[in-house]
Amino acid sequence: MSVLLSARGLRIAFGGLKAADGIDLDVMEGEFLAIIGPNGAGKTTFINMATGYLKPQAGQITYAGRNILGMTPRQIVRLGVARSFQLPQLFTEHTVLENTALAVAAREGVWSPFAPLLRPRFRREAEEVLDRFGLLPLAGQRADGLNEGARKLADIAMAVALRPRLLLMDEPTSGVASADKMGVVETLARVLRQSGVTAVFVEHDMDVVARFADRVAVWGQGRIMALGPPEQVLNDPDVRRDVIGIGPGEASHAAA
Ligand SMILES: Nc1ncnc2c1ncn2[C@@H]1O[C@H](COP(=O)(O)OP(=O)(O)OP(=O)(O)O)[C@@H](O)[C@H]1O
Repeated sequence: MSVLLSARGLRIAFGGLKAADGIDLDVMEGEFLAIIGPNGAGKTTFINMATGYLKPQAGQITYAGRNILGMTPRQIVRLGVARSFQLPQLFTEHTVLENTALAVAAREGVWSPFAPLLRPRFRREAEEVLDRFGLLPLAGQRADGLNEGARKLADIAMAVALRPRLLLMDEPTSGVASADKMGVVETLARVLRQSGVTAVFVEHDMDVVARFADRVAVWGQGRIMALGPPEQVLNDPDVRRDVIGIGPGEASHAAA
């Protein structure tokens, strides 16, 4: 496996708060890498730096061997890096199909809010993407009428419509009813694996992490405290005590 995204010595502070204090991390092509850690540890900040929304005060980020520091979010998307947000960024008054068609059109360099809906080819491709996510029955629904699980999937479907090679997802299951969580993640994992997309996801649900991550990176105070396969990291006594909030020997949701 080759390195797809590589961060070296990333630093950023907000006032006295060090959100990244020397982050070194390689994301390998084809893997699903989970980022876990306490609130405010700097997980979203890492995604923001890797996608051009924030510029680190020091360090390097390369994608497919190319320096992407200083590039705009749109330039980075064009290289094949997409993201989804903790709060889905859908156009709430548009239908699911219209939202997805807008993403297809944006990939083709068409940014008008109306043109995508007039072009059958954008519409057809949007339907095909929604079908892969099992969202075709909801294609005609307005985005603000969706439940949280469907809203998250629709948001990720928009990101996939950009045909990324790397997708960074900020808490893909937050706000999703616990009964729906595994279904949502199973769907998105299936689509991403079928499309050969490498994925990085910030996640607080350890059952989801244990089931879907190939590797887990543990963030703590702007640094990576642990990195490895879930069965190793989620059973590490320090990680269990400091991040998962349970001591060794207690009943847990960590990987067996
Ligand atoms: N643009 C910004 N300006 C000022 N402070 C910021 C900014 N972005 C992040 N922070 C602060 O940096 C710290 C790390 O934030 P970040 O959102 O990366 O944490 P996180 O690990 O994703 O947390 P959570 O799990 O709660 O989402 C927080 O204290 C946050 O308030």
